[in-house]
Amino acid sequence: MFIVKYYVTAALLCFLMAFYLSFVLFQALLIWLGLSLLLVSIAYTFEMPSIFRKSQDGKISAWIQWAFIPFLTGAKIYNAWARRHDKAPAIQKVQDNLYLSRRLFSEDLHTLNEQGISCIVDVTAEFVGLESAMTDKKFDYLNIPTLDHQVPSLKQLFHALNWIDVQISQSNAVVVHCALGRGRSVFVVAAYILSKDTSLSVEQVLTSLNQIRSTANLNRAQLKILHAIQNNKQLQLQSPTWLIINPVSGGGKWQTYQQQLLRELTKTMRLRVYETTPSLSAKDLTEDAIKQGVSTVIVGGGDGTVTEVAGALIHRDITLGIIPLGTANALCHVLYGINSKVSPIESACHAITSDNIQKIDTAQCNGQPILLLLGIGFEQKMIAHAHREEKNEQGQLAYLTGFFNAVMSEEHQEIRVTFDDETTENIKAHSLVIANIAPFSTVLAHGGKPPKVNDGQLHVTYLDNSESLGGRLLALSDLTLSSLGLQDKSTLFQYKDAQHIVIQAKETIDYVIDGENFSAEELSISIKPESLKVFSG
Ligand SMILES: Nc1ncnc2c1ncn2[C@@H]1O[C@H](COP(=O)(O)OP(=O)(O)OP(=O)(O)O)[C@@H](O)[C@H]1O
Repeated sequence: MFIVKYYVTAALLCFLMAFYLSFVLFQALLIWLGLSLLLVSIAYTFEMPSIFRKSQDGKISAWIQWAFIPFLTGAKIYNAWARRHDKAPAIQKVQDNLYLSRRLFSEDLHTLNEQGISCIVDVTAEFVGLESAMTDKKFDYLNIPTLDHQVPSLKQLFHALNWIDVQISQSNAVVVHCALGRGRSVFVVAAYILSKDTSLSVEQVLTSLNQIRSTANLNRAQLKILHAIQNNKQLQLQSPTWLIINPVSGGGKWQTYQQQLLRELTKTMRLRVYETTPSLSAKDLTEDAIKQGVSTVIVGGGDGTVTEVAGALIHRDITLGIIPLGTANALCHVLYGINSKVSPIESACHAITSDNIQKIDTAQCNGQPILLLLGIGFEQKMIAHAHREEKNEQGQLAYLTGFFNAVMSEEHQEIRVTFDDETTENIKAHSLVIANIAPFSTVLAHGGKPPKVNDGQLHVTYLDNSESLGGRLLALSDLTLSSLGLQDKSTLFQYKDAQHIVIQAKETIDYVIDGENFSAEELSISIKPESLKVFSG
């Protein structure tokens, strides 16, 4: 590329002058300048905008800024001069909710607020992002690091297009900027317009952009690439993936993670966001998604929301991605591994964007889907105790308090359980858990074989007739050893596996499925082997 020649020549000149000069301070300055220009030439030669190591929120670390000071100072002086003589205003509207701009500064905040712009796509690699986008998080921000005079890679471009698309679909106004708002940002905006209307030609789009922003002008290389991707029909956006969100799950985690999630998922997906309301359930939204013919649905919520969505997708050729936004999200611990405990959102996004798909078992109770487990006794009382307000205030502690209250109580449920239509037992159940899938931390489900995601079995762990508190505590500690894999099976809790189970009782049975409470006179539970397609880690 022509520009590399200039940088290499200038770098060599600096080294040469440093060699012939005798004053050490000048020598050091020239070597610094030469090295800086050499690094920039390497970045251009190997198309490595990542050399600036700009973070996702637009920061560039101090040591990188130091290494590039000579180059950046030159670039800043030129840009300041160009801005001063610019014929075009800084920020310009090109379509509803879509703006083009030169690099943004704090003095532009007023215009951004006035225009209602809340989303920024920064197509520079070499400059830090707008200060208030990094610190106050006032803006949704996406960086597509691209070197000056160049274009983003196809992968980066689609990330930008998907991100702009989902923001505009939510009526958010987006500004795309580079250093001067002439090349890189124009390339991205033109690609976006072309992706939304495939009947347009590159010339038509560029002419209309140029009528609005007279300085918008792609260089020959940028123009050639835009033509090539348009001619190869590479600008078509995928059909959207539905992102179904319960905004109150986990005490409102969606508000905290929304920006990060949209930034990560749009790397590979075009998204449409749908939020549940008290009158519009996750199940209703999933049924709408099915009618639209989607191939992937992502759900963000707690286990209750996940089960609602999954239930509608059983035996369908639609892949489910799960974002753990709830209080517990036990299924994610199984699907995404132990990392999901440490960094739940990152693990989920990684699993979904790496496209690793697996079929897992589900179960059903009286027509109600079960992903994880059905519980009577301890499990049910624990969940019944942890109301929305308690969970919002105490998080997982709300479950622990509920659990200990249940263990202290002497209450039990007298039930008659039939396993696979063969054996029937009368049980005074303090705790009975029928698990399809359960991580090791769900101790009450681990009386015997560890449940696996596609073993085709229901795993039943129960505590029968244990009237003393000491006996119940002893049984629980014995069960904990089995859940940790320190013994094959619990000796005090009992365990069976089966594919079909019927539970009857003289009184109404209170039970819980995946964190939601129900009651019925009789329960009929069956396994549905490999009935759900999910992204896994
Ligand atoms: N917009 C909403 N406003 C109020 N409640 C809602 C809304 N959307 C869904 N719900 C209710 O949220 C419950 C499901 O919550 P979910 O299990 O996802 O989250 P959680 O309880 O925070 O998580 P966890 O199950 O991990 O404890 C359902 O009872 C559903 O009716």
